[in-house]
Amino acid sequence: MVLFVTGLCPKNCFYCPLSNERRGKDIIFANERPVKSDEDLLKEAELMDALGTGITGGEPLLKVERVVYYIRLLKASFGKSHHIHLYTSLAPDRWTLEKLAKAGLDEIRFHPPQSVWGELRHSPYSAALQNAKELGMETGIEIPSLEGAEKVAAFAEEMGIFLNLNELEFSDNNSEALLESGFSLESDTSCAAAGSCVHAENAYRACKRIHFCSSTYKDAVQLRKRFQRIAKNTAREFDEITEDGTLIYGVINGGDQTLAEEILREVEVPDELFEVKEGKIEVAWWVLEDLKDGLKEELEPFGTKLFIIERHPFEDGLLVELIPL
Ligand SMILES: C[S@@+](CC[C@H](N)C(=O)[O-])C[C@H]1O[C@@H](n2cnc3c(N)ncnc32)[C@H](O)[C@@H]1O
Ligand code: SF4
Repeated sequence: MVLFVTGLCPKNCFYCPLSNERRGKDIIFANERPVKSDEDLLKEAELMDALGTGITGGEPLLKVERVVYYIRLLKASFGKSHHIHLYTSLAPDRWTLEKLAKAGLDEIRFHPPQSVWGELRHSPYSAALQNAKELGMETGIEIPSLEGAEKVAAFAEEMGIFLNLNELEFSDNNSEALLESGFSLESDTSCAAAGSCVHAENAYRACKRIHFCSSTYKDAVQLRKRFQRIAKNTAREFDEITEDGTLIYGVINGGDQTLAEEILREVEVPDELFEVKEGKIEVAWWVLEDLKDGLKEELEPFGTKLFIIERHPFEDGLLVELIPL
């Protein structure tokens, strides 16, 4: 699960991907679900069978007490084996790190600004990394793959910590800044910035514990896994779950809905294969395919439309495809 603990952040990275809806706002989300109470958070974790949580932001450590509270809550609810990692762009003091470690934080990933990559040894990040290690947390650096990454790799090797490099990505909010900084898109079908992976290749030579997260991996694998877990727990009897974790079902939309329901009952479609909603009936796509000719004949004069849709596995999740019948 991704736990976004605040949109506040004192840094101003040119590549910051935060949306306007989140940036600068002190709001909390568990995945895409707004968190107003502990139940919201726990419900989301249960829904996706979360094995662990990544605490992110904004800058989570602007809200240290909140972070500590959530670490304790997650560990108390899901057990010690629920792995928790935290991102920070700050270099917290030992006292703060002690509080986090004591609460049960398993792993911390530091994100120093690009301006200090060449001199990490003499920066406050050096002491923070050392302290985090001594306190028994898995400790590493996570940064976008940009010029200077190879220097960070050499430093990580020296410190005996891991380094995660993320392929630089365009998002709605940073594209202007990335273009101004001379980056361009790798291709029409990817969000990756051209040339970012070259820096990772250079860094690979300098550090043994290095991991490169490509834009494709993040989109295709991480998101897909999350969707699959959510889909498994939320799909209705008649939703088909795809390999991508999206849901497919049929819709009888608008027109005379009373007549539509009557027809389904007349031809004895089992109750568990359809759901009557406001202004539409959602139904197993294979049932709709079977019945489409008869349904169209009876219902189209009243303005009813039949289609099959594929959508992300949430209430009103993003529409992936709509096939009119
Ligand atoms: C999105 S941030 C969230 C936590 C916190 N705001 C931070 O920046 O550390 C997590 C990681 O994403 C990476 N990141 C930020 N912007 C990126 C971008 N445009 N493309 C690829 N990775 C990015 C950074 O490496 C950072 O460590
Ligand atoms: S530290 Fe993270 S949230 Fe803050 S500006 Fe940089 S990328 Fe954005």
